[in-house]
Amino acid sequence: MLKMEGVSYSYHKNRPFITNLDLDIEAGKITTIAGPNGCGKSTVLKLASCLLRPQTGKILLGEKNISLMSKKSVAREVSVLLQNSQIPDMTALRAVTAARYPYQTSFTGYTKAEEEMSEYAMELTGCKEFRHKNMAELSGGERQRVFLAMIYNQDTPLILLDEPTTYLDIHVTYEMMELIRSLNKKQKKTVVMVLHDLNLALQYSDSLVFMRQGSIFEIHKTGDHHILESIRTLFGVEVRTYNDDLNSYYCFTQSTDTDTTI
Ligand SMILES: Nc1ncnc2c1ncn2[C@@H]1O[C@H](COP(=O)(O)OP(=O)(O)OP(=O)(O)O)[C@@H](O)[C@H]1O
Repeated sequence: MLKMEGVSYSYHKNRPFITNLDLDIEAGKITTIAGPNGCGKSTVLKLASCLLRPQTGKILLGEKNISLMSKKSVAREVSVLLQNSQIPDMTALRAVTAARYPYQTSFTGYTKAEEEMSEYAMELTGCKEFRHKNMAELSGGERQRVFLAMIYNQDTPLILLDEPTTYLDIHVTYEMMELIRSLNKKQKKTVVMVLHDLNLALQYSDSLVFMRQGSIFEIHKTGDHHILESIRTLFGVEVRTYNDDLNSYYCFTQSTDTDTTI
């Protein structure tokens, strides 16, 4: 579905950050990228959505090289929710409706049907009640739900989500994770997320890509027992597992090797 082949990217001249990265994202699955702060997770999502261009290597969507596609055709294939997204100066409903722009041939205003689709997307993400408020007036969690409605409305086969549960309370967090799961299961969307909450990652993903310092550290299916060892090594934490009839839960605590005496 999404393939990165020998991709390199650096923010600063002569200081390579991502070097020769290969990544193959399986279609129809939920993949989570995890890793310590600053290891390059958001950079990978920005490269995958063409917001950054690789300096070497190529990124393929199916057979197509993403760097050679027009902005609009990329937007028909990939939607992306970033951390610290720009806040559009418009109402929430207008912002969600504007997410349909990749499908417009000439701008003649949005149709009634498009507005109805937007209202439906806002209902699903629980933000319909503030649809007439300006985006700048919303709380962090309200705005995040509008951003998720925009992603829903853009209706692309590949969805990239950078920390989708930021600002969300625990109830809405699980609602949004269930919505993401249902987009994947029922509408066959391929989802790539960045999550810091490893319990959520393990609960909702098919596989985890662990990154370290601009490289892929390890890739695991979520059922793989070695995954906990990777978490211990990569993050320097202890992991304990608790099971009930349905799920396994993980408790992360500070590693006994770490000295944090102040
Ligand atoms: N626009 C930029 N200009 C210069 N350096 C940048 C820029 N964006 C990111 N970086 C640097 O690139 C590295 C990777 O950043 P990135 O945001 O991809 O990490 P991340 O793994 O998503 O981090 P976090 O978990 O903290 O969100 C960091 O060291 C960061 O400081």
